[in-house]
Amino acid sequence: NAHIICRTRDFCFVLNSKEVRLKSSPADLVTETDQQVEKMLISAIRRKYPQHRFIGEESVAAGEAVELTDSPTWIIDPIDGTVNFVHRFPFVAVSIAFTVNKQTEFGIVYSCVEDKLFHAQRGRGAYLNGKPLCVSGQTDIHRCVVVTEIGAERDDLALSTMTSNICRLLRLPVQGVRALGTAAVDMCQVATGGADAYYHIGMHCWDIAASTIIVLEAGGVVMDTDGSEFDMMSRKVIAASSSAVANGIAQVVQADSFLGDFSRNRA
Ligand SMILES: Nc1ncnc2c1ncn2[C@@H]1O[C@H](CO)[C@@H](O)[C@H]1OP(=O)(O)O
Ligand SMILES: [Mg+2]
Ligand SMILES: [Mg+2]
Repeated sequence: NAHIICRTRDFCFVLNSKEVRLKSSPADLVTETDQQVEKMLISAIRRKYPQHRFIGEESVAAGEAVELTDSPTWIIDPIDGTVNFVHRFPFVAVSIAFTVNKQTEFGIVYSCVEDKLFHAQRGRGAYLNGKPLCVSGQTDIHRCVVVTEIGAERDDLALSTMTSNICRLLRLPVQGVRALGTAAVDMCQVATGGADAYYHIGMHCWDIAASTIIVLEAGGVVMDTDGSEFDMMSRKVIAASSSAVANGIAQVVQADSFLGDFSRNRA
């Protein structure tokens, strides 16, 4: 693990290329750096573990299938927050999770500009730059700061679902709604106690695989937006400081109108 963490830090210094292209929407961007970082990570890991499998955002964009099997698998988002990266908005992360038998063994989120390294190993706690993390423990939804993401979709259905979810939360009311532009770093805020909950509809497994184990090991709760068991391939997540808060968000947030699209685009 230490080896991988060191390599992740090294790779962050190459985040400088600015050639930008569009992917699925006018707000879904990719740079040469996304692709280079993913290639470097995969080739370095593959040298050491030639049998292991990979699910990487840019490999999938290039046509590879997204299939989580029981084999040891590295789930990689080389740059989480590419729009931030392109605009120099200072929240950008590398996210790496490792699964065996579909269970996450450890996760690493490196918030490059902040120089914050979050990591967690199953059963061994969550840490920020080596210091133990603990969720806020908040149980009252009305006293929560909730983090979410605006998403990359710009069609009417996606926009009305996203904005009405935020409105319903604000009407509860909650004390604040925030969006940093990187799902991985957003979710790590719950692990630090800086935010009480996070929800996201439309993200992929590579956005949240590492931060999920970081939240769980910090004492948090992770579930589907409909209140059912979390499935990292379902493209929906609630992470919270307590079950009470997670259930409170599940009662408010609606993903129904997206579900048809999700079954087509299932990661
Ligand atoms: N289609 C999509 N819908 C929702 N979130 C997405 C998305 N595609 C990417 N994201 C992720 O959501 C956050 C921005 O809203 C980022 O973490 C971004 O990851 P990325 O920067 O790796 O593409
Ligand atoms: Mg991402
Ligand atoms: Mg990315």
